[in-house]
Amino acid sequence: MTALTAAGVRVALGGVPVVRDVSFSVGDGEWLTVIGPNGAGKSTLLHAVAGLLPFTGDVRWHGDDPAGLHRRQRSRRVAVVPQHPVVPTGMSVFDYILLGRTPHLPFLGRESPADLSVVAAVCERLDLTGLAGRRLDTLSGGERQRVFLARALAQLSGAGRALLLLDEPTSALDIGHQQEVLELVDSLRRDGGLTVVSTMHELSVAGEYADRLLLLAAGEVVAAGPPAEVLTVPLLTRHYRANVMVVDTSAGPAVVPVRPGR
Ligand SMILES: Nc1ncnc2c1ncn2[C@@H]1O[C@H](COP(=O)(O)OP(=O)(O)OP(=O)(O)O)[C@@H](O)[C@H]1O
Repeated sequence: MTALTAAGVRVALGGVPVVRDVSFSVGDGEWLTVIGPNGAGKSTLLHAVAGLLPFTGDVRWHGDDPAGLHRRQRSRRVAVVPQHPVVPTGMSVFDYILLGRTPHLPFLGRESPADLSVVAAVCERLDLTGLAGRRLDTLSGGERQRVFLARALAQLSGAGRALLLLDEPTSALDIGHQQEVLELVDSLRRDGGLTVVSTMHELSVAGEYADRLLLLAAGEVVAAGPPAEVLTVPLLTRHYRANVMVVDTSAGPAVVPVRPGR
């Protein structure tokens, strides 16, 4: 089954077209990563398909029009980790992650022991147990980024088929935590009914984890397909204006920046 379909999606911000007629689909359990240079429209596209921005065109989540779903239903089916979430001052890490359980609580009800267990388990998996009592606004950038993902995973835990939309989820993480987070997301989508759409600037890593890449430039899809078809010198040179070489490795194509003239 198709988990996400976008057909002819257009978004204008401040009267300027930012996403232009973008169409793609993502299969159940698939991982699609949107790449492209700064300002290409990646975050805007992600927010539009999440139903967080007005757009024209058609978006379906497992065949349903999100506009026809109640807010709680939407939050049980799609979680978004934005690039720069608003950080509430004074809130503990545990309480912030617990907010992810809100769509699962009965009307005017409190969190159950099961909700608290979900949060504890997510903290454990993301190496956050030792930070659970800390105030969120005292964490480092990378620690916070893991907390934002943890909240999204708590939100989708037990939700069945769900979409996880990640905007630059590992931009602040060291290489060890980057691997830990991406492996966790990968394992959840392999055995947890999760479908993943992310944006990413680290092209080799993007290609290693995604089944398919969508290359966006100036709001339009200019290439789409398996990493080996998109991470090519001609496409990257043209759309990033970068001097690169692409090396075939056992982990897939590795994109290496090369100083011009060398
Ligand atoms: N409110 C706004 N009004 C006008 N233009 C906007 C507004 N918000 C974003 N833009 C523009 O829309 C374009 C796409 O922005 P977006 O954040 O989607 O790009 P991106 O591909 O995610 O970039 P990056 O890789 O730098 O994060 C940019 O040129 C940006 O300046």
